[in-house]
Amino acid sequence: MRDRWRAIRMLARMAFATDPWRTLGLLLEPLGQLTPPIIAVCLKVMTDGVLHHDPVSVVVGAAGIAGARALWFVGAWTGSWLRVRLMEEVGFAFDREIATLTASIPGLDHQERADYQDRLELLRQSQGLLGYSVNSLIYTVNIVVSGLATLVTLAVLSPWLLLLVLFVLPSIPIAAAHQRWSRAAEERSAAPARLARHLRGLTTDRDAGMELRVFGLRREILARFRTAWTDSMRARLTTERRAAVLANVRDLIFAVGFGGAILLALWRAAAGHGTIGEVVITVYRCQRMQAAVMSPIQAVAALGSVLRAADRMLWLREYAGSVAARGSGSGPAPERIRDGIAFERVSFRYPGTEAWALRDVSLHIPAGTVVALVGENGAGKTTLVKLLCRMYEPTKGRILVDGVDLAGIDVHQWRQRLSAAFQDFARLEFTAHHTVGLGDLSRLDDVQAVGSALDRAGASDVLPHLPDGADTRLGSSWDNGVELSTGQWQKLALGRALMRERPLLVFFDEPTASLDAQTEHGLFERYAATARSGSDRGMVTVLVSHRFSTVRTADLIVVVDDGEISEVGSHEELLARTGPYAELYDLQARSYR
Ligand SMILES: Nc1ncnc2c1ncn2[C@@H]1O[C@H](COP(=O)(O)OP(=O)(O)OP(=O)(O)O)[C@@H](O)[C@H]1O
Repeated sequence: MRDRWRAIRMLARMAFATDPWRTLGLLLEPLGQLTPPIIAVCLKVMTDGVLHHDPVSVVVGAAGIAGARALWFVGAWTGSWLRVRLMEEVGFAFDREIATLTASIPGLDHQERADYQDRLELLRQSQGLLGYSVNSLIYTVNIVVSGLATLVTLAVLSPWLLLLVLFVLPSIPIAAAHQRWSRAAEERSAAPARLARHLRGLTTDRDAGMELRVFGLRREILARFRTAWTDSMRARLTTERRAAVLANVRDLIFAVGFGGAILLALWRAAAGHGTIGEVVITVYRCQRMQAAVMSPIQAVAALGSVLRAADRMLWLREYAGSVAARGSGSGPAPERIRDGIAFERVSFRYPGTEAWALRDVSLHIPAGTVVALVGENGAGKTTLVKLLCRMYEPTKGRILVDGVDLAGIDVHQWRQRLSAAFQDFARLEFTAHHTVGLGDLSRLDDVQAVGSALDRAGASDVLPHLPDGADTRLGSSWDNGVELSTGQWQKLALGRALMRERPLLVFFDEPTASLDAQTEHGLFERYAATARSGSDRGMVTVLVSHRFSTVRTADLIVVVDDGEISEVGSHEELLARTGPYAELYDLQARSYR
């Protein structure tokens, strides 16, 4: 119950923060629902006035009825007018908040962990309900107020009818059970629903499109989509079937009370204590009694799905808040690295997994060096990069920058000192100029800076080939958009990585996989030379590559093997050691020869 009030408070706060005047205006709407008892009283005053030939009472009663109707009309009219606008505004405010929160969470848990993805899936599914929440809340208040007003009216007219409420009460536990089952069914359906969305996405995804066609996967993917969709619907359908059975039980219980009331009225009429007219009135009042109690219960139950959406929103807020509090120290990021970066017995496993991705890693990277990480697929190279970018915090051990624990440094400040190009680079479909310029927002429109970054990335040949040069819109799915080859996209991503003027740490995590070995080698040889000579601030470059011809340009080579560091040294030192590095280098050199 406390959770429900918390969710209601959150929704009301959001509506008030989004548009206080409209929200206050809407609160007047339920007042219109108080009109039935006012009209009943006024009707009585008017009827008594007619019977007792009292014109004042007739006029007061009639004026009261007209006033109450006007109140109802104004409430209903302004309510629906205000609600539509407020729904749009609140829906937009929630959309914006969800996007802001998911984008600003410093780590990657919510994008890489299945359980968090499931929660986000449910939030995504119920996103529309959040916009609708104002409508639901006001509707529920309206129905509850109107139900209470009707109950009071009926209690005044025939107090004994209140006994019938006992026959409607079983609706409450039945509605509560329905809500519990619905929540459980939604949670069970999250994973298959996400799978279904992924499979549907594959059928429209440009990158998957080629393979789907070459391997004739259309039928297979559609069959899997159907299975996932059926799985996601199964739990919900079972819940609805069980709820339908309970609804019948509920109606049966009420029918017993209702039948008893009618029989009583008939018996009284037969015994000469009442009239057939009273029997008809009893039937009518019993139905109103049922609606007066049942409708609020159903409205509150229907509000349940909105409140579950609000719960998920609260979870996202709390999660983002807790990550921000846990993940970010408040210390300033250094302006330069004097000594170097040290891994001190760092072990790491991805949240929600048992296997160690890194085990007891100790490593010193001196300031001003270019360091290369090599190792087999899955060895842990990218994980080391992710820890340095602070996408995750070490499970054990510490990373020190000039002796200062990285965890104590403000994560946003630290990220401003980084620059990176990844193998899974983002295809930012803007103008070619902005695609590169986004690497340094403060110089987004600086033509010279973009040109110089592209030069250093060996990518100055990309723009002249585009129809509108730097102003060409990228991405063929846009009007006049131009598609690039993977290598061209990758070159622009490299240019983006070289936009920041004074980074302290630059990552190249296999960003040149689409370039040939010689181009990659030439590029890094030039890059490493400028990085060393210009590195007055102790900038460290981390290069991940499977090409040993490139790796040999590094000052320090770190061989990662199954989450551990097996060798560290310069190219010459490692060759002289005739260990795993020398073996792999020789193998690759021979295959090139
Ligand atoms: N998000 C994740 N969640 C759970 N485990 C992960 C995640 N990312 C990587 N791993 C696991 O961590 C280990 C190290 O992966 P990592 O990506 O660091 O390897 P890598 O050396 O960069 O490999 P590659 O050369 O193929 O890019 C692997 O066993 C991988 O399965």
